[in-house]
Amino acid sequence: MSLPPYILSLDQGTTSSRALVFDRAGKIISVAQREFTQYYPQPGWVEHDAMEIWSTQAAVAAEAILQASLHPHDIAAIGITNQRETTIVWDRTSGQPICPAIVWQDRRTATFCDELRLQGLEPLIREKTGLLIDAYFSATKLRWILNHVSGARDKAEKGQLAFGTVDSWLVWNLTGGEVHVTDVTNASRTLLFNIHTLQWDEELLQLFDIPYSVLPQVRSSSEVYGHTAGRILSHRIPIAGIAGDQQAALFGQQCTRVGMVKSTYGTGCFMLMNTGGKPVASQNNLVTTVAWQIGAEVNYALEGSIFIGGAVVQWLRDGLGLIATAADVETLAAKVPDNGGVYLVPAFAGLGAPHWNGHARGTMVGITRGTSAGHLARAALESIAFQTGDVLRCMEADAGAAISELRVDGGATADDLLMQIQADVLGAKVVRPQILETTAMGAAFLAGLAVGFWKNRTELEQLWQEERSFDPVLHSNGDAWQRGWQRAVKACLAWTETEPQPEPANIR
Ligand SMILES: Nc1ncnc2c1ncn2[C@@H]1O[C@H](COP(=O)(O)OP(=O)(O)O)[C@@H](O)[C@H]1O
Ligand SMILES: O=P(O)(O)OC[C@H](O)CO
Repeated sequence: MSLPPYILSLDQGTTSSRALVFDRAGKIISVAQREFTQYYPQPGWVEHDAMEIWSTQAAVAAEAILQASLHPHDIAAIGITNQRETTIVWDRTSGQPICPAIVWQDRRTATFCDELRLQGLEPLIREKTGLLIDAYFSATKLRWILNHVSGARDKAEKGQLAFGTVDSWLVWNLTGGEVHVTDVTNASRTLLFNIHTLQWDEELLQLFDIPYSVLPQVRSSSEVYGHTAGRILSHRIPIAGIAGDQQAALFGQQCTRVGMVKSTYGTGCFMLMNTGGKPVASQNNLVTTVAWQIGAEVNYALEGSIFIGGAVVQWLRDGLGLIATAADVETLAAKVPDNGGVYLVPAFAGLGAPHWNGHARGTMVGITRGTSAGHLARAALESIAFQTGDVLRCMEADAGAAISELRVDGGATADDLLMQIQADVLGAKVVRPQILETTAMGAAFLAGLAVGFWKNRTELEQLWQEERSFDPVLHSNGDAWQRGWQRAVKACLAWTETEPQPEPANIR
């Protein structure tokens, strides 16, 4: 019997839930999207309502199928990709979350992370997990929940609670509470997972005080984990692919050879370089992460995580009211020939790679009476490109080779001006594919491979097509322009919420 002709990809992002239907040619047949509420209950805290994550995701899944005039039985498999690290704890019996989801951007555990660092635990944690000690990753968020939600630790010890990143939460709900799993890519973002043995690490569980009983089972990125419960999509569809959104984008961009690099410009920006079958330890404050596991083959990546990317444009729109839509930033920034000396370091949620300073906050420098809204818009776009430039330099240093080409994707790559600025900052070619939804595409590929919808990896390579590339243009005062950014970052790091800092943040 032949397989149904479509794959449904669920892309649960930081600001919206999306569902996309792909055909065998890798073409998008339909897209449905819903934004959901962001909660900022205290400075530095970011929360989501896990039930809203689920309800928006379930709604768009149904919408995407209907929009294409399909029926659930036309779907061969579901692939899931998700905002990573965001931590959800729910009651195994009622299926209800016990508190709001703590989002990856949330800094409430930054001080606890400082303490762990001061105890000298970083080398051990780094060696086992490939990560640094930072509030970004799930372990300290999960510990916070168990310690602060009334009765949580007791229930957890009795095996009554389940922990999951968003992928686990979606699978749990899609299967009607039958399956509690995650995949290696999501597990590798928790600080609890040993990326060498590919198992939860007993020593780390003890260190973070996490009972084993709350953890999901860890599986590969491409296999059948379970089926949708009939009442969810009126048909039992296999759930056959899971990957964190940045790893899914690496796969969707077909960066399948060692040394290939992509960056995704969404809420944050995340650059990943394929390092092949062995984890490579960074000497430059990047993290090592599992890129995917397909069958027995495990692939690793180096990652530079930038917490605020496209979100700086959202801030211009929602926080300052300077623009009506995100796309307007390009027109506004194009009104001025340069930044007029203005730099914006958008450390709204601390700084990620390569500084890893959870206490840093947004900083704007170089403002004069001549500064216009155009300069702010330009400084905002440049901040995305400069942060990406800093990460790329670290990656080059780790790889010991220049990176000549960067594949890009994500919402903000629709902005041609940003892409040109990016090429100029990097001095490298920026390549934009025809399908910008590479995250969703990666998850679709992983699910499709598992059920035989696509036969092999070679077939997938042919589905990636370039749309446009941006070549770097040399600026007459390019060095001073880039030095200005470094001075702005220094100013940002000099001003932190907690004094004194345990150690200079940018030389770990
Ligand atoms: N034309 C544009 N120029 C710059 N940024 C943009 C543009 N269009 C969208 N964005 C930004 O891209 C982000 C949305 O991208 P998306 O890939 O959907 O993000 P996520 O998956 O994190 O929710 C938003 O932060 C938005 O501000
Ligand atoms: O939802 P995005 O696309 O901003 O991605 C968030 C990352 O997965 C956080 O690590």
